[in-house]
Amino acid sequence: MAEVTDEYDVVVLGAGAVGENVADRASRTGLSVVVVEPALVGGECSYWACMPSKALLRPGDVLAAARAVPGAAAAVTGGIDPAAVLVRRDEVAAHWDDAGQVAWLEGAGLTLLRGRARFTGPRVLVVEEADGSLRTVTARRAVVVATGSVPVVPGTFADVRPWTSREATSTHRVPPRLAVVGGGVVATELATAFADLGSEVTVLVRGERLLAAAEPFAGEAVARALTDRGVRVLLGTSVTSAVRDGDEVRLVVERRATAAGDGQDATDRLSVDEVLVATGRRPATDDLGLETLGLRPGDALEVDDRLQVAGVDGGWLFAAGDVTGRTATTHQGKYDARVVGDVIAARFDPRPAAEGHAGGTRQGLSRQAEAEAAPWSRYRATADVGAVPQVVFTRPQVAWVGRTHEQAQRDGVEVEVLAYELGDLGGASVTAEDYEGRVQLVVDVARDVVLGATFVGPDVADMLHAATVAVVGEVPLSRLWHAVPSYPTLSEVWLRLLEAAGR
Ligand SMILES: Cc1cc2nc3c(=O)[nH]c(=O)nc-3n(C[C@H](O)[C@H](O)[C@H](O)COP(=O)(O)OP(=O)(O)OC[C@H]3O[C@@H](n4cnc5c(N)ncnc54)[C@H](O)[C@@H]3O)c2cc1C
Ligand SMILES: NC(=O)c1ccc[n+]([C@@H]2O[C@H](COP(=O)([O-])OP(=O)(O)OC[C@H]3O[C@@H](n4cnc5c(N)ncnc54)[C@H](O)[C@@H]3O)[C@@H](O)[C@H]2O)c1
Repeated sequence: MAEVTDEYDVVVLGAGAVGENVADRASRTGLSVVVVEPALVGGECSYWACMPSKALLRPGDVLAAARAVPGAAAAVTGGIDPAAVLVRRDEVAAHWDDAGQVAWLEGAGLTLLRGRARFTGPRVLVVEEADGSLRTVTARRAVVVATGSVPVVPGTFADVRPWTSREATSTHRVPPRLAVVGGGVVATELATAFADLGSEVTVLVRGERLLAAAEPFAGEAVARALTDRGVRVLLGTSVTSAVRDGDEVRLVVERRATAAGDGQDATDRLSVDEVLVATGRRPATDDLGLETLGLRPGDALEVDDRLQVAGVDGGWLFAAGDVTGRTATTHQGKYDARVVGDVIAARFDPRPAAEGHAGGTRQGLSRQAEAEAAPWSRYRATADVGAVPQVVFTRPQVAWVGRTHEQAQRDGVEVEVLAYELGDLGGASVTAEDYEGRVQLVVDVARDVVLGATFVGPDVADMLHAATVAVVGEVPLSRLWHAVPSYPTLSEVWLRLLEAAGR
């Protein structure tokens, strides 16, 4: 039985990037907010995902950039120093110490409760603290679930203690031979990183291409680049057996004829030092007591544009981040966090209307505006549909926003596809010898606006935001013509694309 009972206006489950942002925004009209977190404040992104993975990838980018410029290339006299990379990775991951983020959280006036929360009924949770003691926490107004996601590990790998992204991003050892199972974002980024660090990498892809969510040319470019760097990329595969034998894992891999490219099915036997399973993630809702709310454990928490959970009455339950299955990146989860935080701060504004707060409160938060909010207001996560950016930090980088050509066609929109080879730009010839890259826009013909954009090439990550602004702003191509990119930058591709469109 729980011995202590606490009450707060708002309870946030999970102190990942999303939970932190929800809590900060929700507290802005004076609501009391507690954040419950059993592990590190900062969540997956800070310690086992975005930050350490990018720290592993950055040295390879820097070396490649220098090697591509005569005059600088000769200064590169060595390769990557894996030990130094791992030391810097440790620093970027704050040595898995959350003191800095705890200080921020407390400085923002939020309460942190270390423990794992489960619902026991509507607005009531029991929190198990590290010492096993139980505490009942009641939310007077709202609960936000931001418990993130966990890796999916297919049964084939259950007995071989495979790496997931957690072990890969926090390792202090570079395996001489690494098999990577999967062809998505985690697989391609970490295959790139470990190839840079000196592992002999084999990528085992179930589908016919890498990065299946992106335009096909993106995955093809990444596969080509990995192959050129000595990585084996095997498409159309399935791992039928995985057995650990001491320090080694033995895999049996079946390849379909089409993918094997030789007209025959093939079976490969592969011995590696580690297997990284990168076969996707699922929402962390298994053990949240969702059944006490009439929801099914294990399912994603389905939300609307206010991030309010469907199927629960009373307008008190919200969710944001990976747990919703609606977003799978930190940036988009934080966007949703800001929306739900503002919805809660406004809807449950505790200050008396007589003091003049309800109609126009701090930072413009307003109960009435929240109730009547339209798409694209601060209270609706409108960009989650059709305007989501994603950057994959492979080499070449892949960055896209909005709809791919295939998605637009599926949606029945008449589109024109504009493409340009980045290497043909003046800016590219300055950036690197033999710069290779490509940009593609998907344009809605009837409305003359950009629905989607894909960039592939070295250093394209930061070019994406211009496209995101164009997509979100629904800027007509005729107006984009007046957004003049500087010469000689890679952004001049916008000019070339508009010329290709006949503007
Ligand atoms: C290898 C890798 C690299 C990535 N790189 C990028 C990138 O470069 N850019 C990007 O935008 N995204 C990236 N992502 C995705 C990004 O990490 C996630 O989208 C993001 O971490 C989701 O944040 P979240 O707050 O929803 O969940 P999380 O960060 O997972 O946080 C959830 C928190 O909830 C806590 N929790 C769980 N159960 C309970 C409970 N019962 N009670 C209380 N607390 C609980 C957990 O301990 C955890 O701290 C990457 C993902 C991976 C795997
Ligand atoms: N740079 C970034 O923003 C970044 C980096 C890493 C991860 N993430 C996020 O994390 C999420 C998870 O990434 P991910 O790469 O794990 O998932 P994913 O969904 O991108 O890719 C999963 C891959 O595993 C394959 N797969 C699924 N089941 C399989 C099975 N049983 N056997 C073999 N292959 C199988 C799929 O075909 C796919 O290629 C992504 O949605 C991504 O947005 C973002």
